Amino acid sequence: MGMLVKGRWRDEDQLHINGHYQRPVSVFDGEIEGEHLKQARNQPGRYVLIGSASCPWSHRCILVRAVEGLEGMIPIHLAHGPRVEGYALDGGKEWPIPGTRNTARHLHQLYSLSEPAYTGRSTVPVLWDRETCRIVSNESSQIVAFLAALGGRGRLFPTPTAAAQEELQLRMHEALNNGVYRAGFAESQEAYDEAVVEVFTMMDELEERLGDHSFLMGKALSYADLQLFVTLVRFDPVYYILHRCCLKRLVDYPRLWRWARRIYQMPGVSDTVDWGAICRASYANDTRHAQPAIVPVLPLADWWQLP
Ligand SMILES: N[C@@H](CCC(=O)N[C@@H](CS)C(=O)NCC(=O)O)C(=O)O
Repeated sequence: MGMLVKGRWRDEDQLHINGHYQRPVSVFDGEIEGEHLKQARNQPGRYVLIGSASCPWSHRCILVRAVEGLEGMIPIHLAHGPRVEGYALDGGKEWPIPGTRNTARHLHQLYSLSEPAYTGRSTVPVLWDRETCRIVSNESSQIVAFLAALGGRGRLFPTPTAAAQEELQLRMHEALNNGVYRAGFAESQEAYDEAVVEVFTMMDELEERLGDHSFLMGKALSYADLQLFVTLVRFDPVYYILHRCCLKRLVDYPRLWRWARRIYQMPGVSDTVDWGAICRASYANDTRHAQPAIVPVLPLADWWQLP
Protein backbone atom coordinates (compact mmCIF):
# COMPACT_ATOMS: atom_id res chain seq x y z
CA MET A 1 0.00 0.00 0.00
CA GLY A 2 2.71 2.52 0.89
CA MET A 3 2.87 5.58 3.12
CA LEU A 4 4.20 9.13 3.43
CA VAL A 5 7.59 9.67 5.06
CA LYS A 6 8.31 13.33 5.82
CA GLY A 7 5.77 14.34 3.20
CA ARG A 8 7.13 12.02 0.45
CA TRP A 9 5.42 8.91 -0.87
CA ARG A 10 7.14 5.55 -0.25
CA ASP A 11 5.87 2.22 -1.50
CA GLU A 12 7.01 0.21 1.52
CA ASP A 13 4.60 -1.04 4.13
CA GLN A 14 5.02 -1.20 7.89
CA LEU A 15 1.87 -3.03 8.78
CA HIS A 16 2.89 -6.17 10.65
CA ILE A 17 4.61 -6.97 13.92
CA ASN A 18 5.54 -10.68 14.29
CA GLY A 19 2.90 -11.65 11.72
CA HIS A 20 0.14 -9.67 13.48
CA TYR A 21 -1.60 -7.00 11.38
CA GLN A 22 -1.56 -3.53 12.97
CA ARG A 23 -4.22 -1.09 11.76
CA PRO A 24 -2.63 2.28 11.04
CA VAL A 25 -3.02 4.77 13.87
CA SER A 26 -4.67 8.04 12.98
CA VAL A 27 -2.50 11.10 13.23
CA PHE A 28 -5.13 13.83 12.99
CA ASP A 29 -7.01 12.02 15.70
CA GLY A 30 -7.84 14.54 18.43
CA GLU A 31 -11.38 15.39 19.44
CA ILE A 32 -12.89 17.75 16.86
CA GLU A 33 -13.21 21.06 18.67
CA GLY A 34 -16.57 22.68 19.36
CA GLU A 35 -15.54 25.61 17.21
CA HIS A 36 -15.77 23.38 14.14
CA LEU A 37 -19.36 22.49 15.05
CA LYS A 38 -20.24 26.17 15.13
CA GLN A 39 -18.54 26.75 11.80
CA ALA A 40 -20.22 23.72 10.23
CA ARG A 41 -23.63 25.07 11.24
CA ASN A 42 -22.86 28.61 10.04
CA GLN A 43 -21.19 27.59 6.80
CA PRO A 44 -22.86 24.54 5.28
CA GLY A 45 -20.47 22.89 2.84
CA ARG A 46 -17.32 24.07 4.63
CA TYR A 47 -16.39 20.58 5.86
CA VAL A 48 -16.14 17.83 3.26
CA LEU A 49 -16.22 14.16 4.15
CA ILE A 50 -13.77 12.28 1.97
CA GLY A 51 -14.29 8.56 2.18
CA SER A 52 -14.45 5.42 0.13
CA ALA A 53 -17.54 3.34 -0.57
CA SER A 54 -15.57 0.19 0.09
CA CYS A 55 -14.05 1.17 3.44
CA PRO A 56 -15.98 0.20 6.59
CA TRP A 57 -14.49 3.07 8.61
CA SER A 58 -15.73 5.53 5.98
CA HIS A 59 -19.04 3.70 5.88
CA ARG A 60 -19.52 4.43 9.60
CA CYS A 61 -19.34 8.17 8.87
CA ILE A 62 -21.43 7.94 5.69
CA LEU A 63 -24.18 6.14 7.62
CA VAL A 64 -24.21 8.65 10.47
CA ARG A 65 -24.40 11.46 7.91
CA ALA A 66 -27.39 9.71 6.27
CA VAL A 67 -29.20 8.80 9.49
CA GLU A 68 -28.73 12.33 10.88
CA GLY A 69 -29.86 13.90 7.58
CA LEU A 70 -26.70 15.98 7.13
CA GLU A 71 -26.47 15.71 3.35
CA GLY A 72 -27.10 19.47 2.90
CA MET A 73 -24.46 20.43 5.45
CA ILE A 74 -21.62 18.01 4.84
CA PRO A 75 -20.80 17.27 1.21
CA ILE A 76 -19.14 13.99 0.49
CA HIS A 77 -16.53 12.84 -1.99
CA LEU A 78 -15.91 9.14 -2.53
CA ALA A 79 -12.31 8.41 -3.46
CA HIS A 80 -12.13 5.66 -6.07
CA GLY A 81 -9.90 4.03 -8.63
CA PRO A 82 -6.83 1.83 -8.80
CA ARG A 83 -4.47 2.35 -5.87
CA VAL A 84 -1.20 3.45 -7.39
CA GLU A 85 0.02 5.60 -4.50
CA GLY A 86 -2.59 4.58 -1.94
CA TYR A 87 -6.12 5.83 -2.53
CA ALA A 88 -6.81 7.63 -5.81
CA LEU A 89 -9.14 10.59 -5.37
CA ASP A 90 -10.98 10.44 -8.68
CA GLY A 91 -10.15 7.32 -10.67
CA GLY A 92 -6.59 8.55 -11.34
CA LYS A 93 -7.74 11.95 -12.68
CA GLU A 94 -6.85 15.30 -11.13
CA TRP A 95 -9.48 16.23 -8.54
CA PRO A 96 -10.13 19.90 -7.61
CA ILE A 97 -9.20 20.24 -3.93
CA PRO A 98 -12.10 21.96 -2.13
CA GLY A 99 -11.19 25.51 -1.10
CA THR A 100 -8.12 25.76 -3.36
CA ARG A 101 -7.36 26.24 -7.02
CA ASN A 102 -5.13 23.19 -6.91
CA THR A 103 -5.86 19.65 -7.89
CA ALA A 104 -4.66 16.32 -6.56
CA ARG A 105 -4.67 12.77 -7.83
CA HIS A 106 -3.87 10.92 -4.65
CA LEU A 107 -5.31 11.10 -1.16
CA HIS A 108 -1.80 11.40 0.29
CA GLN A 109 -1.48 14.84 -1.32
CA LEU A 110 -4.19 16.13 1.02
CA TYR A 111 -2.12 14.85 3.92
CA SER A 112 1.07 16.58 2.83
CA LEU A 113 -0.89 19.74 2.08
CA SER A 114 -2.15 19.70 5.65
CA GLU A 115 1.20 18.79 7.15
CA PRO A 116 4.16 19.16 4.77
CA ALA A 117 6.39 16.86 6.83
CA TYR A 118 3.66 14.27 7.46
CA THR A 119 4.88 10.77 8.21
CA GLY A 120 2.27 8.05 8.29
CA ARG A 121 -0.34 6.33 6.21
CA SER A 122 -2.93 8.18 4.23
CA THR A 123 -6.23 6.66 5.22
CA VAL A 124 -9.90 7.33 4.58
CA PRO A 125 -12.12 8.71 6.01
CA VAL A 126 -10.92 12.28 6.24
CA LEU A 127 -12.79 15.42 7.28
CA TRP A 128 -11.46 18.26 5.14
CA ASP A 129 -11.87 21.96 5.99
CA ARG A 130 -12.12 23.99 2.79
CA GLU A 131 -11.41 27.28 4.66
CA THR A 132 -8.11 26.28 6.22
CA CYS A 133 -7.34 23.69 3.50
CA ARG A 134 -6.39 21.15 6.12
CA ILE A 135 -7.49 17.79 7.35
CA VAL A 136 -9.46 18.30 10.56
CA SER A 137 -9.54 14.59 11.38
CA ASN A 138 -8.68 11.23 9.87
CA GLU A 139 -10.16 9.21 12.71
CA SER A 140 -13.61 7.80 12.00
CA SER A 141 -14.67 7.70 15.66
CA GLN A 142 -13.98 11.43 16.00
CA ILE A 143 -15.72 12.21 12.71
CA VAL A 144 -18.72 10.12 13.82
CA ALA A 145 -18.89 12.04 17.13
CA PHE A 146 -18.72 15.33 15.21
CA LEU A 147 -21.49 14.32 12.78
CA ALA A 148 -23.71 12.98 15.56
CA ALA A 149 -23.27 16.24 17.50
CA LEU A 150 -24.08 18.19 14.35
CA GLY A 151 -27.28 16.14 13.99
CA GLY A 152 -27.99 17.39 17.52
CA ARG A 153 -30.60 14.79 18.45
CA GLY A 154 -28.42 12.61 20.64
CA ARG A 155 -30.30 9.68 19.17
CA LEU A 156 -27.27 7.60 18.24
CA PHE A 157 -25.53 8.13 21.59
CA PRO A 158 -28.34 8.25 24.19
CA THR A 159 -27.03 9.49 27.55
CA PRO A 160 -28.62 6.89 29.88
CA THR A 161 -26.79 4.00 28.20
CA ALA A 162 -23.67 5.90 27.08
CA ALA A 163 -21.16 3.97 29.22
CA ALA A 164 -22.54 0.53 28.31
CA GLN A 165 -22.68 1.49 24.63
CA GLU A 166 -19.08 2.67 24.64
CA GLU A 167 -17.94 -0.53 26.32
CA LEU A 168 -19.73 -2.65 23.69
CA GLN A 169 -18.41 -0.51 20.82
CA LEU A 170 -14.82 -0.87 22.01
CA ARG A 171 -15.09 -4.64 22.36
CA MET A 172 -16.83 -5.02 18.98
CA HIS A 173 -14.19 -2.87 17.35
CA GLU A 174 -11.30 -4.96 18.61
CA ALA A 175 -12.81 -8.40 18.23
CA LEU A 176 -14.94 -8.02 15.13
CA ASN A 177 -14.67 -4.77 13.11
CA ASN A 178 -10.90 -4.90 13.24
CA GLY A 179 -10.76 -8.63 14.05
CA VAL A 180 -11.76 -9.56 10.49
CA TYR A 181 -8.75 -7.57 9.25
CA ARG A 182 -6.43 -9.12 11.83
CA ALA A 183 -7.57 -12.51 10.56
CA GLY A 184 -7.45 -11.60 6.87
CA PHE A 185 -4.10 -9.83 6.90
CA ALA A 186 -2.40 -12.18 9.40
CA GLU A 187 1.03 -13.34 8.32
CA SER A 188 1.28 -16.22 10.75
CA GLN A 189 -0.99 -19.11 11.71
CA GLU A 190 -0.91 -18.00 15.32
CA ALA A 191 -2.01 -14.44 14.48
CA TYR A 192 -4.84 -15.76 12.29
CA ASP A 193 -5.99 -18.32 14.89
CA GLU A 194 -6.10 -15.71 17.61
CA ALA A 195 -8.10 -13.25 15.50
CA VAL A 196 -10.60 -15.70 14.03
CA VAL A 197 -11.55 -17.05 17.46
CA GLU A 198 -12.24 -13.49 18.64
CA VAL A 199 -14.36 -12.78 15.55
CA PHE A 200 -16.70 -15.73 16.10
CA THR A 201 -16.81 -15.41 19.89
CA MET A 202 -18.11 -11.88 19.35
CA MET A 203 -20.57 -12.98 16.63
CA ASP A 204 -21.94 -15.62 19.03
CA GLU A 205 -22.24 -13.07 21.84
CA LEU A 206 -24.12 -10.62 19.59
CA GLU A 207 -26.45 -13.36 18.34
CA GLU A 208 -27.33 -14.10 21.98
CA ARG A 209 -27.76 -10.42 22.79
CA LEU A 210 -30.30 -9.94 20.03
CA GLY A 211 -32.46 -12.60 21.70
CA ASP A 212 -33.98 -9.98 23.97
CA HIS A 213 -33.08 -6.77 22.16
CA SER A 214 -34.41 -5.45 18.82
CA PHE A 215 -31.26 -3.36 18.51
CA LEU A 216 -27.93 -3.76 20.24
CA MET A 217 -28.70 -1.28 23.00
CA GLY A 218 -32.37 -2.14 23.41
CA LYS A 219 -35.45 -0.85 21.64
CA ALA A 220 -33.90 1.92 19.54
CA LEU A 221 -31.18 2.22 16.93
CA SER A 222 -27.85 3.52 18.28
CA TYR A 223 -24.43 4.08 16.80
CA ALA A 224 -23.39 0.62 18.08
CA ASP A 225 -25.79 -0.86 15.48
CA LEU A 226 -24.25 1.16 12.67
CA GLN A 227 -20.75 0.16 13.73
CA LEU A 228 -21.74 -3.49 13.59
CA PHE A 229 -23.72 -3.14 10.36
CA VAL A 230 -20.75 -1.96 8.27
CA THR A 231 -18.88 -5.15 9.14
CA LEU A 232 -21.77 -7.56 8.77
CA VAL A 233 -22.75 -6.22 5.37
CA ARG A 234 -19.25 -7.15 4.16
CA PHE A 235 -19.09 -10.42 6.05
CA ASP A 236 -20.31 -13.02 3.56
CA PRO A 237 -19.04 -11.44 0.31
CA VAL A 238 -15.59 -10.47 1.62
CA TYR A 239 -14.52 -11.55 5.10
CA TYR A 240 -15.95 -15.06 4.92
CA ILE A 241 -14.13 -15.86 1.69
CA LEU A 242 -11.13 -13.57 1.37
CA HIS A 243 -10.26 -13.12 5.05
CA ARG A 244 -10.84 -16.80 5.90
CA CYS A 245 -13.48 -15.98 8.52
CA CYS A 246 -15.28 -19.08 7.35
CA LEU A 247 -16.58 -20.81 10.46
CA LYS A 248 -20.08 -19.47 9.73
CA ARG A 249 -21.69 -16.93 7.42
CA LEU A 250 -23.86 -14.04 8.52
CA VAL A 251 -26.89 -15.84 7.06
CA ASP A 252 -26.18 -18.76 9.43
CA TYR A 253 -26.94 -16.53 12.44
CA PRO A 254 -30.75 -16.15 12.40
CA ARG A 255 -30.95 -13.13 14.72
CA LEU A 256 -27.98 -11.25 13.32
CA TRP A 257 -29.20 -11.84 9.77
CA ARG A 258 -32.72 -10.60 10.64
CA TRP A 259 -31.27 -7.58 12.47
CA ALA A 260 -28.92 -6.77 9.54
CA ARG A 261 -31.82 -6.75 7.08
CA ARG A 262 -33.84 -4.56 9.43
CA ILE A 263 -31.04 -1.97 9.38
CA TYR A 264 -30.49 -2.33 5.61
CA GLN A 265 -34.17 -1.60 4.98
CA MET A 266 -34.21 1.61 7.08
CA PRO A 267 -34.62 4.78 4.99
CA GLY A 268 -31.35 5.89 3.42
CA VAL A 269 -29.27 2.91 4.55
CA SER A 270 -29.27 0.70 1.43
CA ASP A 271 -28.13 3.74 -0.60
CA THR A 272 -24.90 3.74 1.42
CA VAL A 273 -24.10 0.12 0.52
CA ASP A 274 -22.23 -0.18 -2.76
CA TRP A 275 -21.75 -3.93 -3.22
CA GLY A 276 -19.71 -3.48 -6.39
CA ALA A 277 -17.26 -1.06 -4.76
CA ILE A 278 -16.94 -3.27 -1.68
CA CYS A 279 -16.04 -6.33 -3.77
CA ARG A 280 -13.83 -4.56 -6.32
CA ALA A 281 -11.78 -2.86 -3.61
CA SER A 282 -11.24 -6.05 -1.67
CA TYR A 283 -10.60 -8.46 -4.54
CA ALA A 284 -9.14 -6.27 -7.26
CA ASN A 285 -7.69 -3.02 -5.82
CA ASP A 286 -6.11 -4.20 -2.61
CA THR A 287 -2.82 -5.78 -3.53
CA ARG A 288 -2.23 -7.22 -0.05
CA HIS A 289 -3.89 -10.49 -1.05
CA ALA A 290 -1.56 -12.27 -3.46
CA GLN A 291 -4.12 -13.47 -5.98
CA PRO A 292 -5.39 -12.51 -9.42
CA ALA A 293 -7.77 -9.55 -9.51
CA ILE A 294 -10.93 -11.59 -9.98
CA VAL A 295 -14.08 -10.36 -8.30
CA PRO A 296 -16.28 -13.30 -7.27
CA VAL A 297 -20.08 -13.43 -7.56
CA LEU A 298 -22.06 -12.05 -4.64
CA PRO A 299 -23.38 -14.82 -2.37
CA LEU A 300 -27.12 -15.40 -2.73
CA ALA A 301 -28.81 -13.44 0.04
CA ASP A 302 -32.05 -11.51 -0.19
CA TRP A 303 -31.37 -8.32 1.77
CA TRP A 304 -34.92 -7.14 0.98
CA GLN A 305 -36.58 -10.23 2.48
CA LEU A 306 -38.75 -8.95 5.36
CA PRO A 307 -36.99 -9.28 8.72
N1 LIG B 1 -8.30 4.82 12.32
C1 LIG B 1 -8.79 4.97 11.06
C2 LIG B 1 -8.54 3.74 10.20
C3 LIG B 1 -9.08 3.92 8.83
C4 LIG B 1 -8.51 2.89 7.87
O1 LIG B 1 -7.76 1.97 8.26
N2 LIG B 1 -8.86 3.05 6.58
C5 LIG B 1 -8.34 2.18 5.54
C6 LIG B 1 -9.40 1.86 4.50
S1 LIG B 1 -10.65 0.81 5.07
C7 LIG B 1 -7.26 2.90 4.78
O2 LIG B 1 -7.45 4.04 4.39
N3 LIG B 1 -6.15 2.23 4.52
C8 LIG B 1 -5.09 2.77 3.75
C9 LIG B 1 -3.75 2.38 4.30
O3 LIG B 1 -3.69 1.61 5.25
O4 LIG B 1 -2.76 2.88 3.79
C10 LIG B 1 -10.26 5.30 11.20
O5 LIG B 1 -11.00 4.55 11.86
O6 LIG B 1 -10.66 6.31 10.66
